[in-house]
Amino acid sequence: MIAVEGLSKSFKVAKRPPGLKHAFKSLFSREHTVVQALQDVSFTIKPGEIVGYIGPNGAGKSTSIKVMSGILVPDGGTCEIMGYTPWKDRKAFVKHIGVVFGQRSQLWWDVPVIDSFDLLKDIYKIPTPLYNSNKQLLTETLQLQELLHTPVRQLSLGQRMRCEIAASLLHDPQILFLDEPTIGLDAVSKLAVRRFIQTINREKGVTVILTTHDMSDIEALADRLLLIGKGSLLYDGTLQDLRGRFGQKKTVVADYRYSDGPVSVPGTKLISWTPERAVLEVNAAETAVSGVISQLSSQVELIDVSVEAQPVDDMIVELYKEYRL
Ligand SMILES: Nc1ncnc2c1ncn2[C@@H]1O[C@H](COP(=O)(O)OP(=O)(O)OP(=O)(O)O)[C@@H](O)[C@H]1O
Repeated sequence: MIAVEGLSKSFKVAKRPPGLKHAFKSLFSREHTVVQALQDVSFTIKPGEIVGYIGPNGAGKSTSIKVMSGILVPDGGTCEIMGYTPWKDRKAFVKHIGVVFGQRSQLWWDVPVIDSFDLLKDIYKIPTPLYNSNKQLLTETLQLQELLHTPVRQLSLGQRMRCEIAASLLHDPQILFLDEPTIGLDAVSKLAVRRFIQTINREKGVTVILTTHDMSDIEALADRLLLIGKGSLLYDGTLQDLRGRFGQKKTVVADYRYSDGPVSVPGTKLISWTPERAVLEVNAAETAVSGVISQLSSQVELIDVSVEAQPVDDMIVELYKEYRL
């Protein structure tokens, strides 16, 4: 569905030292530096996938989304989406995609949300029966009833985001690009947005490309991860693969009846100890967690034991470290 090959994009940025003298000088001569936002990025995405596009700040995620949605023209490489080159066949292409930029609004600021929806109906030439059924479905599932007649500028961030997502789907696109859709949302809104993304993917087969810094978005939604760093694609794999690579570290927390000395379990690292609690780190690839627990029970009278997997955030930090990002 999406085939990106050798994509590159650079930006020429004007350089100006601070101060009035330099401001005046820059009116006549400007120095520039070149920022290589994307270099030789290649990947393919199949219909119905949910792909998490991740990377640190300034890695090139938004630039990729802008190229794939036809907003930016790359310097080199190719991008074919459903047979279109986004920046060339823009008018025909946009009918097949929906785009949400979490940090920017595509709705008209001063008019009620419903007026923006009606304008989008005209822009995308959505047939009336399809528009009405999609509007009804989106209003119900995203709980927009109370918001439709409010001007966008009066909405909270979470309310606006639900309206933005609805607006991007009114024309029934097969691909949805989401650039940080949960940024700044409270826990309830985040869950609602995630649930909705899952629903349209499952029920309508919408392919989703999602950029986010929130790893619980990735954990909840993405089948596959693409990691981009300093403009290059560095990793392409599933969260499962990543767990295989980094997620073997487990934390064992043991609560026990008062014990004088610290526990000592071979193959583990004792993170902390008190007479009633020990926290140990285990590499599950080398030491069986069940063996650790039986060792513990032979040394102390256990009351409770919990085993925690390494959080996804920690694995991503390890991945960033590995690539020196
Ligand atoms: N319009 C522009 N003009 C100049 N430089 C730009 C422009 N847009 C992006 N850049 C630069 O390109 C690089 C990639 O930016 P991009 O916005 O794609 O990163 P990102 O991965 O989305 O980052 P973040 O997570 O912070 O949103 C950055 O160094 C950025 O400063």
